[in-house]
Amino acid sequence: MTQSEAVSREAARGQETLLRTEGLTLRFGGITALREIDVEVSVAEIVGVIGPNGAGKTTLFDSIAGMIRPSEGRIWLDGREITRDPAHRRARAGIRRTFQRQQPIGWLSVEDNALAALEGRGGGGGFWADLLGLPSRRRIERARREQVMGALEVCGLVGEARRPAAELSIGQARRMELARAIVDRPRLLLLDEPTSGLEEAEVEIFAATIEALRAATGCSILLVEHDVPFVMSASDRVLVMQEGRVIGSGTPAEVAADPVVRAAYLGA
Ligand SMILES: Nc1ncnc2c1ncn2[C@@H]1O[C@H](COP(=O)(O)OP(=O)(O)OP(=O)(O)O)[C@@H](O)[C@H]1O
Repeated sequence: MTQSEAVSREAARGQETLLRTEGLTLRFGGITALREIDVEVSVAEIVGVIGPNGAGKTTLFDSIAGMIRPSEGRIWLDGREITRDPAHRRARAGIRRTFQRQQPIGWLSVEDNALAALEGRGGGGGFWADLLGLPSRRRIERARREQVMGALEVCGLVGEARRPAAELSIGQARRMELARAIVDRPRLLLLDEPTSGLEEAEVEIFAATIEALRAATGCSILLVEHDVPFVMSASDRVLVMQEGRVIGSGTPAEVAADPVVRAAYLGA
């Protein structure tokens, strides 16, 4: 990234809206999991979502990623309405999500695990190019390897590239999952409890990694987490959910001082 790109990204941050939801409501039979949720995420912004169990955080993610359709409300990505788009079309538009439970391919190297995440995009040149190892195929292969190494670099895993994924520590494995999610440069990344089960030192590394990711790519990040100190330190803005509603939002300092949030969630 050049300095002028970094400057313009900084200027865009907090101004240009990437994701917007309006009146998002979702019912599962008699349960209302989301109630009129209005969310905005700017370009290169990190937004944390916290709230007690059952607050609707995962349901919010699922409806943004397109896994479930909202009962009411609308969603826009970069000004284009995506409310009715299926998950694969939203993925193509640049939305990626990680899951609480991950499934790396243990016997493949870290590099190949990340490469496998790109496979769905096709090798280029089609079957015959693959079979004959045509120059076009080899060029594309090289470009993809470079893309993978870029993702591993952001995630601090270049030194582990050749190791089987099964040998990684839990913190490294979590960052490999992140590398798989960012390898084709998403615009909006939805991270579902990325630090659960990690030790404090690994949580700090993970926080530094997503900061590096945002700085290097301008990616926006929406983050669901139970680890409140991590969310408070990693996020530009925090949304607090309870019973399907957003009951508070603002900078981490504003949220921490909000009496409604303190009474409802932070236990103060
Ligand atoms: N597929 C479903 N069918 C019926 N009810 C559901 C379904 N998914 C979620 N719910 C309900 O919707 C509400 C919100 O659940 P959700 O999983 O989004 O909460 P959460 O904030 O992510 O909780 P947690 O922190 O425990 O993951 C809960 O009452 C839950 O029981």
